[in-house]
Amino acid sequence: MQCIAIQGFEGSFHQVAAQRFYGASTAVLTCATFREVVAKAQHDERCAGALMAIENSIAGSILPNYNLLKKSGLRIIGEVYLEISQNLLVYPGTPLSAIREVHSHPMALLQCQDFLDRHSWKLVETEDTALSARHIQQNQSRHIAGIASTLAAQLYGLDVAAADIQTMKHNYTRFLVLSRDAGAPEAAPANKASVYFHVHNEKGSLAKVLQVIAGCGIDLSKLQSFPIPGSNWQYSFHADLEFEHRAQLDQALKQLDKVTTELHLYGVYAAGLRAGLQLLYP
Ligand SMILES: O=C(O)C(=O)C[C@]1(C(=O)O)C=C[C@@H](O)C=C1
Repeated sequence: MQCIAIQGFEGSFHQVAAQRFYGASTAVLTCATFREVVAKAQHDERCAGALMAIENSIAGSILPNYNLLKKSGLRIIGEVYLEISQNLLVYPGTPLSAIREVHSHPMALLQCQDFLDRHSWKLVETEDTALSARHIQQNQSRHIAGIASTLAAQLYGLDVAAADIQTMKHNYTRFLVLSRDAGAPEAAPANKASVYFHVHNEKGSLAKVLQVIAGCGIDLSKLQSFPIPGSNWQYSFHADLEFEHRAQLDQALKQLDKVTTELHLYGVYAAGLRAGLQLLYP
């Protein structure tokens, strides 16, 4: 049976995102690290694809994942914006005063920084939110709390000691859907593309790229720069482009080829629904 590689275990946010994209009965192949997710998606015949978190509206970009994507040769075939509610979970009956340590995925800890700053708990980074919850249940730990979803609380029989503890009420993580299948048809209707490019470090070189994008009527929804290792502070860029008609993208790619020194198209796909994010900027 084909499955989808995800970072995290039963009850993780990656599992919820995979089910949102592929359907509730989707089988997942759980991986401890993002590196493993990419390796499974590349080489494991059982995997039809993979989900990988790429950015969060509070904690920001997951920069190492851009690098993994670049090296992987995988295609982006879709994306999911998932609303994330973080909760402080404890072994049943444990009072807050008993907590000494809080365990969770580093991105989850970052999302709850303001709440955690009000306490003097030791913060411990783990592979995954759900795994932290499972650990507390298995060890019946009363001095350790976890940060995870209410789904994880139910799955592992834990109490929610504090609900919705992320720094801002509206908290979204964006997941990329990845595939190794170079021949897979593009999503229809596709209205988003992701590219990677280099420009020479000289006056106006990035401005030319931006002019092409704007000139084709494309919305640049994300631009991320990265130092190129060993290049004496040259930078490469990742851009997400949103358009109405495929012809706009084709025209832009043709022109971008002339104003960049390297250009790679990661994929053309349907933009994920992110209605909730607009509430942040009414
Ligand atoms: O730990 C999990 O549950 C995950 O799925 C990982 C992850 C992440 O990588 O950002 C997913 C969504 C949340 O932003 C917190 C953690």
